[in-house]
Amino acid sequence: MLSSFYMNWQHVFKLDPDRPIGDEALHEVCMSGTDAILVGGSSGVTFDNTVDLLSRIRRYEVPCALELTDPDAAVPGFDGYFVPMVLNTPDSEWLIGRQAEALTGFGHLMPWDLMAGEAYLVLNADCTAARVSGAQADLSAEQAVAYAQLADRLMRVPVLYLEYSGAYGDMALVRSVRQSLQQAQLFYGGGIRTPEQAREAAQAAHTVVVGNVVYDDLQAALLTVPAVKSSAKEQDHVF
Ligand SMILES: CC(C)=CCC/C(C)=C/CC/C(C)=C/CC/C(C)=C/CC/C(C)=C/CC/C(C)=C/CC/C(C)=C/COP(=O)(O)OP(=O)(O)O
Ligand SMILES: O=P(O)(O)OC[C@@H](O)CO
Ligand SMILES: [Mg+2]
Repeated sequence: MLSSFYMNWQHVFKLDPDRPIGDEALHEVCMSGTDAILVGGSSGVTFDNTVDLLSRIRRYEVPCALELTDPDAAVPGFDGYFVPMVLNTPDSEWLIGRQAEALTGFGHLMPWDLMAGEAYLVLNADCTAARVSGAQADLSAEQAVAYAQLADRLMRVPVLYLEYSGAYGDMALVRSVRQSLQQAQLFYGGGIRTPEQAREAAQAAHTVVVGNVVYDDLQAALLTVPAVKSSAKEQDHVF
């Protein structure tokens, strides 16, 4: 039985092992009321910087998951693991090739009950994930919905991730994608810097991921937590 450790996450902070964060800032992030810390980055992630960040986060009770982007940085001891797969790339290396290569001969080591696949639609052409994977980011809402339906209904992915890293996304597109899903959990990430954006994203997706603003403006980052949580409460009243 595969676990769904991420199922109740409404708000998540994504921390990059390749970016320095001081003890005080990390304390505030971990005590913020966020549902989880997601450790991951598109470049410069190593075994050592991942172990270092995990051990510092482990001073706190907040759940902590790792987004695997390099097999050499597969550190044991996280509460859960995500394996990203980019749907909208013409290069199957980033859809499934590198993941299969990483597993070849090592699949018996995988903590399968703690793993979840993350189907990415990378929608900001300027972000690192788009550059790395060669994603075709200029999708219309109709095209995004088509990818989402295939991933949700035919591939039955547990998580669909709309990735706008560094830029605030098209919330009408995000809402359309959410409405098209039958079983996948929708993660939204990208460019959230204000409580208003966080609230709007929480109304559009199931899980809101906040990353870069932690490093640029910690106080603004912290305000996204109550914004997402209050928006989720309002929706509970509606449904
Ligand atoms: C403990 C354990 C798990 C042991 C098992 C050992 C074992 C068998 C390990 C292998 C695990 C495995 C299957 C690894 C696969 C790794 C891999 C090659 C995955 C492919 C990742 C991928 C598709 C990368 C493309 C880019 C992408 C979608 C990245 C996602 C993360 C992301 C977007 C981070 C944000 O990036 P950031 O750096 O912040 O970028 P900005 O500049 O935009 O801010
Ligand atoms: O860093 P930002 O732009 O907040 O995006 C969050 C996350 O989706 C990055 O993978
Ligand atoms: Mg980043």
